[in-house]
Amino acid sequence: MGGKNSKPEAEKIIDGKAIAATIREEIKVEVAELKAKYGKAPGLAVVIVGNRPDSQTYVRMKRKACDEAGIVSFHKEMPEDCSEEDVLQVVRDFNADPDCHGILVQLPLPKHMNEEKVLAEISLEKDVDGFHPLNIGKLSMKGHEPLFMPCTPKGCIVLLERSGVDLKGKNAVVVGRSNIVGMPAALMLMKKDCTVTVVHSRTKDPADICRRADVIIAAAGSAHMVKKNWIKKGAVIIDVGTNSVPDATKKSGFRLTGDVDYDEAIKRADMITPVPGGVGPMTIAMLLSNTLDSGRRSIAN
Ligand SMILES: NC(=O)C1=CN([C@@H]2O[C@H](COP(=O)(O)OP(=O)(O)OC[C@H]3O[C@@H](n4cnc5c(N)ncnc54)[C@H](OP(=O)(O)O)[C@@H]3O)[C@@H](O)[C@H]2O)C=CC1
Ligand SMILES: Nc1nc(=O)c2c([nH]1)NC[C@@H]1CN(c3ccc(C(=O)N[C@@H](CCC(=O)O)C(=O)O)cc3)C=[N+]21
Repeated sequence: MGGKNSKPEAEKIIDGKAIAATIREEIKVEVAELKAKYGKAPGLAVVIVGNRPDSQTYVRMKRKACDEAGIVSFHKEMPEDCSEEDVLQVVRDFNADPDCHGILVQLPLPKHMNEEKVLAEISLEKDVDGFHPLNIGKLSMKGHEPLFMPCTPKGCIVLLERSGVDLKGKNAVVVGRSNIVGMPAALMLMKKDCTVTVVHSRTKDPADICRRADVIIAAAGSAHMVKKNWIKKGAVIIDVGTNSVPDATKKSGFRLTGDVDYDEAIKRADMITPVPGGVGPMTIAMLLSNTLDSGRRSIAN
């Protein structure tokens, strides 16, 4: 239970699963409208190399989400030992396919491949992951808008907005500076008029910096590193971390947990996302949203 001035814990939870479901319904309606008007639905190609179980799970979830929204999905599974050139050729083929409006190459790729090179091959107009250097570059420049924003950090921003959080002038701290989450999250918060500090593995006193935050986006990939005493009373916490930790009560022997010590943090925070059921489902909803935008740009023109 929260303290005297704190709202009940149940009211503090940002239900990412529910917000993502609402967005997926909205997308479904728009896809149907596009199809009715132009006779064509948006299409997403997902390329998966190798058979990592976690990648297989994410790719399965993406396909199911596409089916439910009426988005056509193309699936290309490639063996772990295929060559980088094989993957590049698959990307080129999807680049040239007029029925495909988005291309996602599931990361990580096998070690013998250069991820940057493969991602850079994806046509800018089909970069629904938002990882292309030009899309990231535009995200960082005033007066420029990228064609696509990376799905996970965009999902974090949409969660904040749909939860009624006013970001203007707020102190935001992002824990992590990766190309796919932390860095773009910081750029997006800056675009929303936050004052942004980025914490990484060389940061001297991350606890002290986090304690000044009105908003924290935690994306370090380190289970429960953000502790209760890192959190200012009334702060809003978005937990991106998906860490697999041993749990004897689960059939698999593992459970997913975030970068934030959720049970303690919820006592101090004003709002917080759970793991699972927070940012993860939003990542998929934003992928569908980017694919719809891309399809609309191509089909309606
Ligand atoms: N829910 C979702 O949809 C998604 C969830 N994720 C999850 O988000 C987390 C982050 O992913 P990703 O960005 O790809 O991870 P990376 O490993 O690429 O980046 C982690 C970042 O966190 C920093 N970091 C690591 N440990 C610490 C620490 N102890 N203190 C401060 N900073 C630290 C690193 O610093 P440095 O740069 O100095 O190395 C790095 O910048 C993971 O748990 C991942 O599973 C990722 C993508 C999607
Ligand atoms: N090119 C590329 N684009 C990505 O967007 C990408 C990627 N590669 N590689 C891996 C990461 C990870 N990722 C997630 C997607 C959904 C959930 C998700 O829906 N998680 C559920 C739980 C899922 C479960 O129970 O296993 C949740 O948090 O509630 C999580 C993580 C996308 N990624």
